Amino acid sequence: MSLPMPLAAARIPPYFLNTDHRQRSLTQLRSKHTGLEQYIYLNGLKERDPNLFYEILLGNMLEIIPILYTPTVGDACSNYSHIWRRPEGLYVTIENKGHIRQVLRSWPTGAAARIAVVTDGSRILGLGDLGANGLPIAIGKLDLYIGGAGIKPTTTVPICLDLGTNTEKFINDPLYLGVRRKRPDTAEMDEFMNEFMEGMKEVFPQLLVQFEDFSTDNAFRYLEMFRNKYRCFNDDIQGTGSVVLSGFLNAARLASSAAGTPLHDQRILFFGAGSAGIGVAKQLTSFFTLLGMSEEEARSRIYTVDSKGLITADRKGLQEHKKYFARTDYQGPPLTSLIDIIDYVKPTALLGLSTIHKAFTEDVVRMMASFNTRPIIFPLSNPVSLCELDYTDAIHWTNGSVVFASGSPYKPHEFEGKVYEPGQGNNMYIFPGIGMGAILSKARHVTDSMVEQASIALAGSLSADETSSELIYPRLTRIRDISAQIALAVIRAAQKDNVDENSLFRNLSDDALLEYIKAKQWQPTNAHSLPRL
Ligand SMILES: NC(=O)C1=CN([C@@H]2O[C@H](COP(=O)(O)OP(=O)(O)OC[C@H]3O[C@@H](n4cnc5c(N)ncnc54)[C@H](OP(=O)(O)O)[C@@H]3O)[C@@H](O)[C@H]2O)C=CC1
Ligand SMILES: CC(=O)C(=O)O
Ligand SMILES: [Mg+2]
Repeated sequence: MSLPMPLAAARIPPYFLNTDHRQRSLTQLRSKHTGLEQYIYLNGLKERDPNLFYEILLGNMLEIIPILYTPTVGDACSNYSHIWRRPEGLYVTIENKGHIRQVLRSWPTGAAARIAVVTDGSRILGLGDLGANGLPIAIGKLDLYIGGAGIKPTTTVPICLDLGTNTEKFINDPLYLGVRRKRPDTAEMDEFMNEFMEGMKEVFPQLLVQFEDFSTDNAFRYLEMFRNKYRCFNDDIQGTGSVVLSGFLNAARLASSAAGTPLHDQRILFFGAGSAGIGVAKQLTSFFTLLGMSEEEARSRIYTVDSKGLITADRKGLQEHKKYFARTDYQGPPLTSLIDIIDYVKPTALLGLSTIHKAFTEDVVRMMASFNTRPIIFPLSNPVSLCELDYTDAIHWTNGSVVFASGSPYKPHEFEGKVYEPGQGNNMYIFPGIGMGAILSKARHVTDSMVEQASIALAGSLSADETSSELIYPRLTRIRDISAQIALAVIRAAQKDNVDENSLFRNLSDDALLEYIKAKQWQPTNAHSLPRL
């Protein structure tokens, strides 16, 4: 019921418009006792007053991003069927097969859409198969596109593909919001995915698709099936590869200035050889070949470990994605303990993408520090509850010599009178800029060099202050500027690869193009919505 204006106005408190809405909302947010309550509050605020929500996000990145994104988004996903309030994304279910286009056409902003984050909920962060509860990860990533790169909110589409779940407890939960069935076999899923991607291209012709948190085999398979056919990329393979390469380059610079180990002498041990671990390993080796190493030399720098130990080529039944980095030079009984593997490899860098909480024990960390002046240790699994190593332990066990980046945020830590700042090696630094660059250049595909150039731009974006503070990633508060620089590098790479369809940019200087990108970044207005009457 809508009231005549004077009566309606009488229901708004008289001084409402003269008060500080940001301060009120932040006070309300901070009064919540758990991260999940804060998540629910912020999503309610986004519904009531999107401008205010994004103003608060932009003004308080360090406080808000860990709520909308990792680690708290992990709780939101795990509990989504229980905390659900209102529709906030698009569900395409296995039962829609045969008429997926009609479902896609129901999205309110239609052809205006520019970026979709699509998950099938089968591997949400390190939390496993959450089925239809996976939607908040797509929403959180899109909030980072909006906050981090300035993508217009109305052009974003969060999508959860509900193909069922193999997690019994959800199927038995009366509140579970998804289809109650087991996941389909490969043939049925491929049919579904082919119809879905064709439908997306038809209904949203200008859309970029970001695949997110698909289980490993499907993540690799759909990337290969679709990358040359549609405008798409896989965040866990390519975004993570790109962001970790950046951090690694800056970390290796710090470590080599202390110990003199040149880049081509690095030995990198991956603990975890799934979509993220192998994605990062491929990005590193591809970069090494740019430096002039042969493919064989580059590959020889990498060691991978899975749940069975060091991956060697003689192991029976090795999954396809593990074969490329399987070692052919190790002779001996299988190496299964991380300590034994480190003792054998003597890595300069240890990267965790395993989902195993605290896998980097005191012995492991001390051993890394025993033969590296500055050991590079990146425990990258998300959320924090699955991270391989806490920051405080890393500092104490290495007497502060560690070069550290984790997937989820840690606070700075004071040790023996010095304040140490951790890095956050998370693809959130990369995908907003890749998305902005791909959208603005109207790239037909996301090429390897677009991803690689994004990484190099991020690595080179440290300010003088960040460099002198020995950071390996820029401070999150600068993410809009950083995303614009990444977008510029992505557009130039798209031009070199001839996949850009917006030829206007070819005549612009880098400075002019950077200005153009910044001018395109959406800003919240301060015209706040009146309370709904
Ligand atoms: N920081 C960031 O930006 C990102 C972080 N991630 C995080 O990385 C983690 C892994 O993701 P993803 O690669 O997609 O997941 P996968 O499930 O594909 O891979 C996990 C890998 O860890 C291995 N593993 C499991 N248990 C052990 C163990 N006990 N010892 C050694 N290895 C083990 C698995 O071995 P096996 O193959 O034998 O099962 C597998 O190779 C997640 O927590 C995710 O949140 C992901 C993307 C980006
Ligand atoms: C960060 C991310 O994409 C993941 O943990 O899956
Ligand atoms: Mg992910």
